[in-house]
Parts: sequence; C-alpha cells; structure tokens
Amino acid sequence: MNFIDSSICLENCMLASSSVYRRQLFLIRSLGGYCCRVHMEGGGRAMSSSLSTLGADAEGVMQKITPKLDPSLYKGQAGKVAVIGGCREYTGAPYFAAISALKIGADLSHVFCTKDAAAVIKCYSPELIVHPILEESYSVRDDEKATVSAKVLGEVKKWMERFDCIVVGPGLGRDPFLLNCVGDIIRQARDAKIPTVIDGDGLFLVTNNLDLVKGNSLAILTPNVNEYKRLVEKVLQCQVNDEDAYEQLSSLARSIGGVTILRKGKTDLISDGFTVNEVSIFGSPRRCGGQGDILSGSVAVFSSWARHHLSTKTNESSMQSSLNPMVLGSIAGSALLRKAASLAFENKKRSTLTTDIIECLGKSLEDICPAF
Ligand SMILES: NC(=O)C1=CN([C@@H]2O[C@H](COP(=O)(O)OP(=O)(O)OC[C@H]3O[C@@H](n4cnc5c(N)ncnc54)[C@H](O)[C@@H]3O)[C@@H](O)[C@H]2O)[C@@H](O)CC1
Ligand SMILES: Nc1ncnc2c1ncn2[C@@H]1O[C@H](COP(=O)(O)OP(=O)(O)OP(=O)(O)O)[C@@H](O)[C@H]1O
Ligand SMILES: [Mg+2]
Repeated sequence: MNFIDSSICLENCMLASSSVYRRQLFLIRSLGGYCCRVHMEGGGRAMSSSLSTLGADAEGVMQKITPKLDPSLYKGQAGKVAVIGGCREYTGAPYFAAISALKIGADLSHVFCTKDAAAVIKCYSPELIVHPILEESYSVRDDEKATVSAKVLGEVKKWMERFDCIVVGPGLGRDPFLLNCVGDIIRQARDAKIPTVIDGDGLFLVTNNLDLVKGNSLAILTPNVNEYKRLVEKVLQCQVNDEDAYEQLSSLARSIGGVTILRKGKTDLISDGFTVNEVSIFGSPRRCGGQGDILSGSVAVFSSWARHHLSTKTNESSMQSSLNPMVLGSIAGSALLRKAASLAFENKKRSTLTTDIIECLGKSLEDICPAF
C-alpha cells in the first residue's frame, strides 16, 4: 500500500458535483495507483460543506512520473532545465535551484545570471553551465539599453528551445532594467511553450505585470507567505483569508487564467483553479533561507517528467490529457523537498542548512523510486 504520510486534498466548490470533477478524482487515483481515503478535512473547518477531500499518495505520483534509468537514453533525455536568476546580492538562490535539479536527476542545468554572480556560481559547482548575460542598470548607459536588452534576449533565445523547463526568479534582484529584460525572456518561453516556474523576484515582476503569465497553463507560481500576500492583494484586491484558503487559492489561479499556484507554508497548497491539492508531509521546523529555491528546481524537473510521462502514454491519452502535469510536478516537488528537509533535520537538528537538505534529495527520492 502506497499511502504513507502525505495527503492531497481535492476540492472545487463549483465543480464538486460535476462529471469533470469526478473524472479528475478518478484520474489522479489512477495515476497514483494508491490507497485513497475520502474524508472531511478538519471536520469541515475552513471549507464549505460541499467540499470533499481525498487522502492520496504523492509518492505514487512520483513513482509514476520519474523516468526509469534506461541505458538506451542519451544525455539530455532526463531533463534540461535553466534558472534565470543570480545578481550581485544573491548567488545562493540560483545555485540551490539549479543544483537541486541535477541532484534529483536532470541531465543538464543552466544558470543565466549577471556577470558579477557568474564567477561566484561557477565556483560553487563545476556541474552547472553558467551564462553571464544579464545586466543591471548600473552597468548600462541609458543610450545602450535597447541594444543591451536585445542582446540579452538573443543570447537566451539561442538556448530556449532546448530546455524542458525554466525557473525564473531565484536571486534575480529587483533592478528595473534587469527585470524588464527578464519579462521579455518570460514572453519568449511562453511563445516557445516552455514550462516556466516563477519564484522569488520573478514573482515580484509578474505580480506587477500579470499579462506575462495570464492564461499560460504552463506557468507555475511558487509564492511564499509574502509573495502570496502581494499576489492576492493585487489580483483579488483583498487580504489573504486563511479561513477560506482553498477557495481563495483556487479563485486566484482562475483569475490569472489557469496558471498553477503552489502556495508554500505549513502545508503546501497547489491549485490550477480547478482542483486544490494539499501536501502535508512532515518537513522540518527549521526555516533556513533557500528551501523555496530547492523547491523551484525540484518542481521544474518533476513537471517536465510529468509532461513527458503524460505525452507518451498514448493508449491512455484521452484520460491522461485531463491531468495537469504542472500540478503533478508541483505535488512531487513539494513532497520531495519536505521529505528531504525532514531527513536533514533528523541528522542536523538546529544546524540544518539548505545545503544539508540538498544532500538529502538523492536518498529521499531513492527511498521512493529506487534506481534499480
Ligand atoms: N542564499 C541566497 O542567495 C538566498 C536568496 N534568496 C532570494 O532573496 C530574494 C528575496 O526573497 P525573500 O524570500 O527574502 O523575499 P520576501 O518578499 O519573502 O521577503 C522580504 C522580507 O520579508 C521577510 N520575510 C520572509 N518571510 C517572512 C514571513 N514568513 N513573515 C514575515 N516576514 C517574512 C524577509 O526576511 C525579508 O526581509 C529572492 O530573490 C530570493 O530568491 C532567498 O531565496 C533565500 C536564499
Ligand atoms: N511553517 C512551515 N512548516 C513546514 N514547512 C514549511 C513551513 N513554511 C514553509 N515550509 C516549507 O518550506 C518550503 C519553502 O517555503 P518557504 O516559505 O521557506 O519559501 P521561501 O521563503 O520562498 O524560501 P527561500 O528562502 O528559498 O526564498 C516549502 O516547501 C514549504 O512547504
Ligand atoms: Mg523564495
């Protein structure tokens, strides 16, 4: 029996009685191949009486979407991801996201950052492919801005179609010129239909320019408590309401046109506006900075794998096409990060750091999806 320590709760007040809703429940059960429990979360607290929740198996989702280690595969087929982030202030965040993607099993991981950050990130790891192409205002004269911006975009474009997913935002900073260029990169990814995880300062950019992601079902937003507050205030023009957390998240995702949102917190809530899924695996009581960066790199890899898994199951295509790979990738990424954080905490207790959690990603995934 696969059900161990996670719960994924599905709700949709409006759709709870519809055939579409029942179909989603059935499909996620089928995908996870798990033991399911249907129950009322918290005795119905904070949810309308029409809400049912489903105890499910994030581990089953991981087992289905994680590719086998097949000797016939060549480099790149297990995933190529890129992180757009890293500036003078922040070099840790893009490193954490990019190295986590490799530790989980992606074949190649790139970082597109500013020149100041590039040498530092390269020194953290020889495994990462680092492109020192982003520019901040201080290094560009006003009359050069249009040319520099076009050059940055051209550099990224050469690579874009090779990526299975990009992560925009960890350690990006908030320089207006740089963010403007990154907005163009997000548009480019969207045109090329490349799944895009938006985190950290990428969320600051997107919250102020919602058109960048509106209606893009391949976009995943991963807000922390502050980032979520800003999004809710901007989009729904109200305050965060934890009494109605599921409905509010679902409504937010719908208002942004069906993007997937992974709201990070004590439990992680994931919604594409259609279902709300909750991952509540016990993580770690340590709140050291950088865990969200691990999460964004993990979600990028699992979403690519989920997308590939669903696209190759041709005999089940009509069923599979009803599942959202961005949601499955978010569930898997959240569950793995929390498992790794728990394992790291077991060993390191109060001194647990983000690098300790990264070292536990491999074992945590191995326990669920053994290599052989
Ligand atoms: N080692 C690094 O290079 C790291 C860089 N990071 C980057 O730092 C930039 C800013 O990210 P932040 O997460 O700080 O942005 P936030 O907007 O979440 O935080 C802004 C401020 O709010 C505070 N804050 C954070 N969580 C809070 C909470 N639960 N309640 C009340 N206040 C809270 C923070 O201490 C910070 O001063 C991003 O680019 C991010 O990727 C972070 O990812 C952490 C690690
Ligand atoms: N109170 C909590 N209890 C348990 N886990 C938590 C708690 N808060 C956050 N987490 C988990 O930690 C992970 C990172 O969330 P967090 O809110 O720290 O992101 P963040 O602020 O973006 O991190 P970063 O420092 O990388 O920017 C998420 O998977 C989340 O589930
Ligand atoms: Mg963050």
